[in-house]
Amino acid sequence: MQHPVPSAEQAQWLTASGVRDVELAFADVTGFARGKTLPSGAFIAGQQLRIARAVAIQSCIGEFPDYRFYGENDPDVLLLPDMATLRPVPWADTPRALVLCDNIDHDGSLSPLAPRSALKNVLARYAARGWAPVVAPELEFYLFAPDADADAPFQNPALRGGRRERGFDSFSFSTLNDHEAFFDDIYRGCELLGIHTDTWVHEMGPSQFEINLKHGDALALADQTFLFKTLLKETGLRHGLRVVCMAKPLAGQPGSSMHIHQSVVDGNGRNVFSQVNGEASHAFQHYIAGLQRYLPQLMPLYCPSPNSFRRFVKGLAAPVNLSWGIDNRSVGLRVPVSGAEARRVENRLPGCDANPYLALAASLGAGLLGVEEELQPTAAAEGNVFNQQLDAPELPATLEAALAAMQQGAGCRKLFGDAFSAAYAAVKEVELASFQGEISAWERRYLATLA
Ligand SMILES: NC(=O)CC[C@H](N)C(=O)O
Repeated sequence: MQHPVPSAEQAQWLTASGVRDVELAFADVTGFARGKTLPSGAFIAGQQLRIARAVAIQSCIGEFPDYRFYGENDPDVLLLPDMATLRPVPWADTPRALVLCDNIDHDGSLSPLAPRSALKNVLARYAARGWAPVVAPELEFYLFAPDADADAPFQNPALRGGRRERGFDSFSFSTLNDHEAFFDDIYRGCELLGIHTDTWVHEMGPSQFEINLKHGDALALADQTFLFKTLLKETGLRHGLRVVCMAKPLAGQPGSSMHIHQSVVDGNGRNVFSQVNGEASHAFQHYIAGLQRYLPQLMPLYCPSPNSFRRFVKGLAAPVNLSWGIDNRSVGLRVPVSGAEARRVENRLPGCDANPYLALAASLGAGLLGVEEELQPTAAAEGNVFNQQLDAPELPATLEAALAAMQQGAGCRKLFGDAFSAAYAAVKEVELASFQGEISAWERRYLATLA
């Protein structure tokens, strides 16, 4: 395989803007940016860079699962730059660039352990049918005051005039103004990184915001979402703010989602979810059925931690079922009102804590399996179904239950293969063991005096 080099125009830009280093970056399974930097000159000359294969499956506590999940001899992968993603690093003081990379195994194939590979493999399955998904992720996140004490609840940042938000201030502009300098930097960063944002709003929780990305190609949107979350955190640190993308950072307050709007176009750019007469197609029905059948088995991919499951409570606009319905926020799979060309389904289950590559891969993969297997969905839900007994499949209520469903079901292996499925489950087991080994503030508060 020919190792890619930057175009003449890119090389000239790197030199002229005094870029010293280029970060060769990729998302690990948690969604953290990892990689190595290369001096700009070496990058322009096409120098190859390798990194341990295991880095893609580093757990969120920094530990790795057993060698057998990534190779007994602890092998390397090649970091293969995707030159279309070469960008300046907005948060760097010294000019620096980044480029997103694929992890390539020694046989020249995409390493199955890397999240970008998982998404690319699902997209190849679409491409084999002459189809391509169109997606639009929406991200909610909280701004908190910087606080190093992990045992204390998060505090909202101070606002103009020494105020602090009490919450439930949704859709107001005042707090957007309070954080104007931060949001201006985010805007600038998005421009530099090629992230196309659409609407920005204040969400329901105190200092909770939502930013929607413009719809487009799934790999491009996964890259943008990954970079956007990194940009949020880095920019927050520069403004004395802590940006938190956990699914449920505050008890009693709304959680943070990563809703994913999705449709599919054919080779002529026609939405396959609609017939020529404007009615919903069979493919649309099968796609929704695929989400209903397979999302419960794929849940650890888009609800990756014990905290993810705390978000699913009634009354805070979070999904608690796998029903589908038109313009209905009491279901997990919402079909927004639209013209036939924009017919789409919004998967409301993923949390903002999800790795965007894996959340997109799982969601698009589940829908595609529904099409391939010609599954039939349940009847559309009508009205508020939060408290109704539904015929849609149940969602696992904890990470343990979701992992069991993933391991018992065939969905993850069908889509991502045995190596990824086993390695991902092993990563989650490392994290769960660490979680269960910790004594919580609740235990100290309520149990300490009883014994
Ligand atoms: N924007 C909304 O619909 C709110 C979503 C809600 N915060 C959730 O956790 O899913």
